[in-house]
Amino acid sequence: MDALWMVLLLVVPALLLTSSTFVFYFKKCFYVGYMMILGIVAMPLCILKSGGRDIENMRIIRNLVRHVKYFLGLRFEVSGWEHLQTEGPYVIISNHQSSLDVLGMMEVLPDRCSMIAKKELIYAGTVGMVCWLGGIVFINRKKTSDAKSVMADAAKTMQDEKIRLWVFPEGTRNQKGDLLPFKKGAFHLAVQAQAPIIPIVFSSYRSFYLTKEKEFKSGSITLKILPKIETKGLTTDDVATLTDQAYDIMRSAFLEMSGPAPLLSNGPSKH
Ligand SMILES: CCCCCCCCCCCCCC(=O)SCCNC(=O)CCNC(=O)[C@H](O)C(C)(C)COP(=O)(O)OP(=O)(O)OC[C@H]1O[C@@H](n2cnc3c(N)ncnc32)[C@H](O)[C@@H]1OP(=O)(O)O
Ligand SMILES: CCCCCCCC/C=C\CCCCCCCC(=O)OC[C@@H](O)COP(=O)(O)O
Repeated sequence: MDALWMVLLLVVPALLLTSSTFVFYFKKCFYVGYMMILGIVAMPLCILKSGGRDIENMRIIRNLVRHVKYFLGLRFEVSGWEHLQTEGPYVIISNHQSSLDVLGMMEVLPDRCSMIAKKELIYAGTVGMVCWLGGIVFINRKKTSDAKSVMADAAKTMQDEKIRLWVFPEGTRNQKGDLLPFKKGAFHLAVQAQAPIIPIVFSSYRSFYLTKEKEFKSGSITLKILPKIETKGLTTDDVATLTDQAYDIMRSAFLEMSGPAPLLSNGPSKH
C-alpha cells in the first residue's frame, strides 16, 4: 500500500514534470487561472480607488500582474526607456504573439495608458471585467464602421483627458516568425489625436514558447522601445505612408532581434 502511494505522490508527478507537453498545458492553465484570480483581487481595489471605469486603475493592474513572469520562468530585458519619456498622449504600437504579451506590456506600461482590444475580451470572466475597469477600449473587428467610430471617440478622449493607448496593429496574435501586415486603425488614431506613435518590438518567443509543438520553457524576452514617430500636421492622406514607415522600422528591429523568419510556405507579405 505504501509503495502505491509512493508511486502516486512522487513518481507520477516526477514523470509528468519531465513531459514537455504536460508542462506546456500546466503553465498555460496556471497562467489563465492565476490571471483570473488576480482579476478577483484587482476588481475591489479598482472600485475602491476610482469608483468604476478609470484609466488610473491601470496602475493597480500593472502592479498586480508584474510578478506573474517569475512563476512562468520568463525574463524581460527592456531597452530604449528614454523614448517613453514623452509628455502627453501617444499611441504605442507593438507586435502581438500571444496572450503572454500582457506580461511584457505591464513591464513598460506608462501611466495613463490603456489599450485597444477585441470586444470578445470583455466576456473573459474576471479578466474581462478588469479590462473594462482599466479603461480598455473595445472594438468590433468584424464591423469596421463601428470600430472606426469607437476609435474616433478614443482619439478625442486621448486629447481631452491626456491619455495614451496601446494598439496591436497586426490586429491578431501571430507567431509566424515575421510581422503580419499592419491594419490602419492605430495610425488613423494617432493622426486624429495628433499624437506621436511609439513602436515597441517584442523579440520572438519561438526559443521557449511553441504552440504547435506544445513547448513552454523558461525564456528571456527583449522589449525594444523605438524612437517616436511624429504625426503633427499629418492627415488621413498620410496614413498609408505612416503605416508603411512604422511597419518597416518594426519589422527590421524584429528580424534583427529574433533572427530571420523560419521558412514559411507562402512567405511574409506586405499590406
Ligand atoms: C488581472 C487582470 C489583468 C488584465 C490585463 C489585461 C490586459 C489586456 C490587454 C489586451 C490586449 C488585447 C489585444 C487585442 O485584442 S488585439 C485585437 C484588437 N485590436 C485591433 O484589431 C487593433 C488593430 N486593428 C485595426 O486597427 C483595424 O484597422 C480595425 C479593426 C480598426 C479595422 O479593421 P479592418 O480589418 O477593416 O482593417 P483595415 O485597417 O484594412 O481598415 C479598413 C479601412 O478602414 C480604414 N480605417 C481603419 N481604421 C480607421 C479609423 N480609425 N478611422 C478611419 N478609417 C479607418 C482603413 O484606412 C481602410 O481604408 P483604406 O485605407 O483601405 O481606404
Ligand atoms: C468566459 C470566457 C472565459 C475565457 C477565458 C480566457 C481568458 C484569458 C484569461 C486570462 C489570460 C490572461 C490575460 C489575457 C489577455 C489576453 C489578450 C489577448 O491576447 O487577446 C487576444 C487578442 O489580442 C487577439 O485575439 P485573436 O488572436 O485574434 O483571437
